Amino acid sequence: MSQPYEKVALIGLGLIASSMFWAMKRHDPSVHVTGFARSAATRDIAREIGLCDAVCDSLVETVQDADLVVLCVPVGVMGDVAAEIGPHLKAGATVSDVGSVKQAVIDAVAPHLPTNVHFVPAHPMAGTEHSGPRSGFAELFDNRWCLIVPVEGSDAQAVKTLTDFWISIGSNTAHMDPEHHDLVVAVTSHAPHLIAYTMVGVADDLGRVSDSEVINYSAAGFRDFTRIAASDPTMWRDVFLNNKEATLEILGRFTEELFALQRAIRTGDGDHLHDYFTRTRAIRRGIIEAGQDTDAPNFGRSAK
Ligand SMILES: NC(=O)c1ccc[n+]([C@@H]2O[C@H](COP(=O)([O-])OP(=O)(O)OC[C@H]3O[C@@H](n4cnc5c(N)ncnc54)[C@H](O)[C@@H]3O)[C@@H](O)[C@H]2O)c1
Ligand SMILES: O=C(O)C(=O)C[C@]1(C(=O)O)C=C[C@@H](O)C=C1
Repeated sequence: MSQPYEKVALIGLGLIASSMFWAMKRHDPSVHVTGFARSAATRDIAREIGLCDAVCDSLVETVQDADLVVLCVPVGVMGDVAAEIGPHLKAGATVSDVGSVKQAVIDAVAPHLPTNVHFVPAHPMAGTEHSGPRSGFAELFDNRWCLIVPVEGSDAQAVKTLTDFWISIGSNTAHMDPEHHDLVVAVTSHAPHLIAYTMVGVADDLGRVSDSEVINYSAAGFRDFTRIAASDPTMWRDVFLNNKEATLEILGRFTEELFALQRAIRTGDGDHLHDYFTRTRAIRRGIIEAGQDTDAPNFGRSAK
């Protein structure tokens, strides 16, 4: 499927922007993509590896002709970037973002955009623990969800065109309001990341188990935690500071359940543990039946 914008600007040339670039080119080489990153070193790497048709040295040059401008920077700097590009956007252009948090990004970005451009936030539910311009790949979004989060008064055609764009680069799409989005991802992404960071921190702190034992004897469970806990510190600092309320709500519930399980272990309440694990096993089976398990041998064959 050819993608619906002729000229796309990507701001912040890391994992998500570089994957978007390769995915766009895979599906429609005619699209013209400009790119900007804050550091000259990142821009040099982008030029060296052919990431973007033109890597620009200023934000203004990057965005001025674009039909779609996508903010692919950490959540905490989205507002600063929007303030810089706001006066230089083409009339009728769409501004979007890929931030992992939506309400805080909307609050930070929307005030800086002129009334003659459309703002349609989005969040691809796809990523890896890697970051930077070399980490992207064209298949990242294949069969993964991209959540489109229109703001109040979003133009219906602009929302549809951005939805078509994400479908054109491999995603499934769903629409959600910002508050609900932030709660859903607190459960499915943000709290799990914090738990992984904590567990790896605990292993690191535990003097009686050596680092080499942790490295050598990590079976699947802890290995997955270490992969997640290797994710970019700036990105995740910004996620937690900007999705405070929902993350704290989920962590509060998590702590209560953890205490109940701790108590069951201490008191030898095997029924509690067995019932709990039976319930959680059903969730995993639901994910597999829905075709959402990327580790499963048949992943990628689910219907769009
Ligand atoms: N990594 C994931 O798994 C994932 C998944 C979905 C969404 N996201 C979201 O996508 C966004 C980008 O994440 P990523 O994983 O691509 O990060 P990344 O670290 O790979 O890339 C971010 C890029 O932004 C640049 N940057 C930082 N501040 C800037 C500024 N002020 N102006 C211009 N460029 C700036 C950095 O130099 C870097 O090139 C974040 O908002 C993140 O929440 C990440
Ligand atoms: O696959 C991973 O490594 C990810 O952490 C990706 C992941 C997630 O938690 O699922 C991380 C942050 C996002 O905003 C979306 C996706």
